[in-house]
Amino acid sequence: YDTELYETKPCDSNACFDELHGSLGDCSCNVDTIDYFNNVKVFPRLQSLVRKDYFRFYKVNLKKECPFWADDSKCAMRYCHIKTCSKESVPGYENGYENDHLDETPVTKYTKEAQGNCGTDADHDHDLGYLNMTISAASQHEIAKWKAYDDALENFCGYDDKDVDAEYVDLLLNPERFTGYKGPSANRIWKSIYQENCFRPKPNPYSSFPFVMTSDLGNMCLEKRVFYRAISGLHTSINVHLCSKYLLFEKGAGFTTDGEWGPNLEEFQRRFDPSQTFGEGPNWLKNLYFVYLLEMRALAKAGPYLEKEEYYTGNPTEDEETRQAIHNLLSVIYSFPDHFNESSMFNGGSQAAKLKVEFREHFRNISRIMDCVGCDKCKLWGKLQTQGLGTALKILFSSKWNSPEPDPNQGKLPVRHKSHERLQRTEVVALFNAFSRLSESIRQLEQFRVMLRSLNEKPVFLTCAKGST
Ligand SMILES: Cc1cc2nc3c(=O)[nH]c(=O)nc-3n(C[C@H](O)[C@H](O)[C@H](O)COP(=O)(O)OP(=O)(O)OC[C@H]3O[C@@H](n4cnc5c(N)ncnc54)[C@H](O)[C@@H]3O)c2cc1C
Repeated sequence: YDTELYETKPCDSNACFDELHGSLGDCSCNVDTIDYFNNVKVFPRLQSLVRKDYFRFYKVNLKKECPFWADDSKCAMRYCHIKTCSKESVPGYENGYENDHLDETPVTKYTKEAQGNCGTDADHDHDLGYLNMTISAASQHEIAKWKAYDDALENFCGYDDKDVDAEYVDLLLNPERFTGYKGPSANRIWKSIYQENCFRPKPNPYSSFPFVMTSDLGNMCLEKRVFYRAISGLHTSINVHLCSKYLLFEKGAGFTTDGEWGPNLEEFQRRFDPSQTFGEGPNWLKNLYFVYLLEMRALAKAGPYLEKEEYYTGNPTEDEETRQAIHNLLSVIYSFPDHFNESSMFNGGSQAAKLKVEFREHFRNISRIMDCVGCDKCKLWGKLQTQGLGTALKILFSSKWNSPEPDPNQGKLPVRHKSHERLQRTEVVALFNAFSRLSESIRQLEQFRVMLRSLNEKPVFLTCAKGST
């Protein structure tokens, strides 16, 4: 570690982690159980799984225009080579859109006026946000075969025409890490995402906007809390990754050509220490564990189905290895003793059914907001992680994925469940990669814990060293 960096900053407590123990809330699970289970059992398996070709190449449309702030798109997309919005490209979701607490229409609520200043040049770093779209000739050849294979299946299921602009991106060439995307531009995205969480506590729904004070979460029903905590957990994960893979030294400043990347404890503390986050930092970290539990439960529920997937890449040896790795990971996930229990949600007749529709609509809007992210690499991972979370929520809450029988097998769906749809390749890839991002974030917390511990011991060591004769 760069010791200089830490010695100059006041960094004298374990406050980020002191409260990160015990019950998670809204489930029977606790933080310490997940820490052990993830770091020892899940993380290593996922790490090797997502390096497999099936999971490494993600098909995504990064060219979709931002549907929300067309009037100042140049400002929001300063460094994004995307044309300005055409009217036709704005999804016509106005019909039937409901919002409990806001009078604004979806179009006006994201305007510049509604949200303050947009970003400046300093909000983006062109180099750091650069997305490497390189795919080797050999991979291109293989991927052409996947398309033919998927098209045949998707024709059967109904192909999503909106994806005609989608391209494969090599995720290993574009690791999620610090990009320098910040300031009003990035804040506006988060603000808009939390605005979609229009399920806000009463009274004073916006007193701590964009976040909800944990003390107010109890004033919201379980479903609304789950929605908020899932988004907050995703936000935590993204920010933990940028702290953990931070640009410590610019390229050219040292001995490497790519710059020096590593954990930045000071940045981590700024984002999660209770003294700098109105006491909320540790709760935001807990939300990371919470969203991890949600996605893990979705994997367990859809496990029998996922075990039957082909994981087709055209290479029989690789495909068999992938199926084995999936089988192995899922058997570990099945063994988790405290899975999230989604059956306690949306049980309340017509009100609950209405809430479920709202839940889905608001989540869809969040995935649309991702098209407004002003840094390509952030957009890639933002889209992947929202698609992964959306797929998990679909598995957990869509009636098409509910077993008609009451839970005979720990809530796992039967392999040949009649009603559920087939998941598309991008959904499966996003689901496992999104879970892998959360898993890695939890693993990275361990690294910050160790750094803080050794830092707390350091002054004693330094005093002795300096004072000794
Ligand atoms: C979709 C997306 C992807 C991104 N990907 C990257 C990336 O890959 N690399 C990179 O370097 N940057 C990325 N960013 C930017 C990054 O997330 C921050 O927005 C940026 O670093 C500025 O941080 P900030 O301190 O202003 O607070 P932000 O993270 O922008 O948060 C805004 C406000 O939200 C509240 N808040 C913070 N965390 C939480 C939480 N967990 N739960 C609830 N409320 C919270 C706080 O009040 C905070 O002031 C991404 C942003 C978005 C929107």
